[in-house]
Amino acid sequence: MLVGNKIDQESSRMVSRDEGNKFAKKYSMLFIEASARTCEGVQIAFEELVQKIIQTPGLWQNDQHSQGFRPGDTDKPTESSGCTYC
Ligand SMILES: Nc1nc2c(ncn2[C@@H]2O[C@H](COP(=O)(O)OP(=O)(O)OP(=O)(O)O)[C@@H](O)[C@H]2O)c(=O)[nH]1
Repeated sequence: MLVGNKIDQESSRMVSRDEGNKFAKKYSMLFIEASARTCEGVQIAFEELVQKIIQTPGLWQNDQHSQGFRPGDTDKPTESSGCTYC
C-alpha cells in the first residue's frame, strides 16, 4: 500500500493525487492519501489494507515452506523470524 501523507498541508503538496494513483497502479499497490496529524484517511487506510489481506489468501494461508509468523500460526515465531526493526 502506498500512502500519501500530510494531506492537511495541501498548499505544500509535491505529488498530485493523480500522480500518486498512477504510480500505485503501475506497481499494483493500493493507494490512499492521509494525514497523520488530522487522522483523515488513516482508518480507511487500515480498513482497505485488512480487506486486501483477507481477499488474498496467499498472504495468510499456512504454507509449510514459508518463514516467519502468519495469522493462524499456532507456534511462536523463532528468534530469527522476528522483527528486525524493533
Ligand atoms: N502536517 C503534518 N505533519 C506531519 C504528518 N505526519 C508527520 N508529520 C510531521 O512530519 C515530521 C516527520 O515525521 P516523522 O514521523 O518523523 O516522519 P519520518 O518519516 O521519520 O520523516 P519525514 O520523511 O521527514 O516525514 C514530524 O514533525 C511530524 O510531526 C502529517 O500528516 N501532517
